Amino acid sequence: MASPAVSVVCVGMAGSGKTTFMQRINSHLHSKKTVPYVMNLDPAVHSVPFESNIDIRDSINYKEVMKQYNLGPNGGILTSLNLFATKVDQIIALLEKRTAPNTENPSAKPVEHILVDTPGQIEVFVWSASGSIFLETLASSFPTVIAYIIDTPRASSTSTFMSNMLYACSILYKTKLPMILVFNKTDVRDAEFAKEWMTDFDKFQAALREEEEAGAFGGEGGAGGFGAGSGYMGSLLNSMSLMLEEFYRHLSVVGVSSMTGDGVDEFFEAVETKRQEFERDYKPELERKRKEREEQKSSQRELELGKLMKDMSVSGSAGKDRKGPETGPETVSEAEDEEEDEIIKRGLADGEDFSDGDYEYDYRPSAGDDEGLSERYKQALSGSQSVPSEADSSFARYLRASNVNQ
Ligand SMILES: Nc1nc2c(ncn2[C@@H]2O[C@H](COP(=O)(O)OP(=O)(O)OP(=O)(O)O)[C@@H](O)[C@H]2O)c(=O)[nH]1
Repeated sequence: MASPAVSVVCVGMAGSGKTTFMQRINSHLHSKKTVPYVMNLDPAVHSVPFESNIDIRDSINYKEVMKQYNLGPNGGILTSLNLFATKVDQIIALLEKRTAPNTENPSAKPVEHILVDTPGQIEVFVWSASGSIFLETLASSFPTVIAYIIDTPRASSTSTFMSNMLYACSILYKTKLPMILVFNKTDVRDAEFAKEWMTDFDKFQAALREEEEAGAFGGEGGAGGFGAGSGYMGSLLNSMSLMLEEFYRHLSVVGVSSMTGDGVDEFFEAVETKRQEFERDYKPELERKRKEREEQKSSQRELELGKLMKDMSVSGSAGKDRKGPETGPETVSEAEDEEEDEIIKRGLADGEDFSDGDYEYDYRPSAGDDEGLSERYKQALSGSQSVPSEADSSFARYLRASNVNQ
């Protein structure tokens, strides 16, 4: 069986070169005759220099959203993404169709890569509910890899480098998906220094010392404002560097120039490595979590059923207590039961018609019927929850079911 398509989600700070990188990998795949499926999730982008199969801007007018909801630029992007998230189910269905082998034309190559461009305001995508829904749903259908694009020339001082690494670490932590660090713009600055800093702690320390001695610590070219002798920052950076060692081990790192195309082959090798890693390590974890959630739901259901049966005094002893006129309430539910009896009595006194006393006895079976009733409730509860497991992760299915977007 052909391996499933892999989705590559490009995230990066504004100006890091995400869109240019997307354009480069898109044309690279076209030149290899493996045409990708391309999505643009940035509602605020002016123009996209490549053809997108799905573009958020086709269905959501970002400027209109800002106006209608009286929002600023970031709120507008967030709300646009939220509105778009309601369509994620249809998108996944479309992707599944496009990546499946074409039965009518078996010689046609199915799509092997799904490329996703995201807004430059990383937090709006990575830390929003809609971003999580999108990534989780995508990852439940396809191996999914995050490509974190870094502006290499702007990450060449120890402190900007470290800030970037911490940001990448937080994205990894939040998305829980395999990640490739793409050091972009290598035509301007080679990424070797970054690879060294990530693998050799002494080299990072030496660079730190050098910056401190030159009074350049804290910014590119010494413009950062922390002079030499800011010992606190130096030791903080040292400790963070040690702490990040474990994080570095889980990453693939490539240097790329989106301008010249240098390093793009290495990038796709890294994608393949991460795809395998996803299948091996991440997928079982995703499935374990989904199962855990289902089990939690089912035990919660049992608990609710127990409470329900108790409240209705179906169990033998509770039933007896309920009938005992002399016994005072010992629990809240018993007190509620008594209150309920009072209401029924009052209702009767007011002349309401509970014909033939059916009202009381319809839901209160004899001890022998307890099991049957319990079973019926169980069925009713499980019937209401019988959503297919894969739908569990799909918030969109829920949204569609509740017609939020209709
Ligand atoms: N020299 C060089 N410049 C690059 C490279 N990649 C991107 N750029 C330039 O960097 C600037 C930003 O690139 P974009 O692709 O628009 O960056 P972005 O991350 O999509 O930016 P937002 O849309 O604001 O999020 C542009 O001027 C690009 O021409 C590269 O590999 N080398």
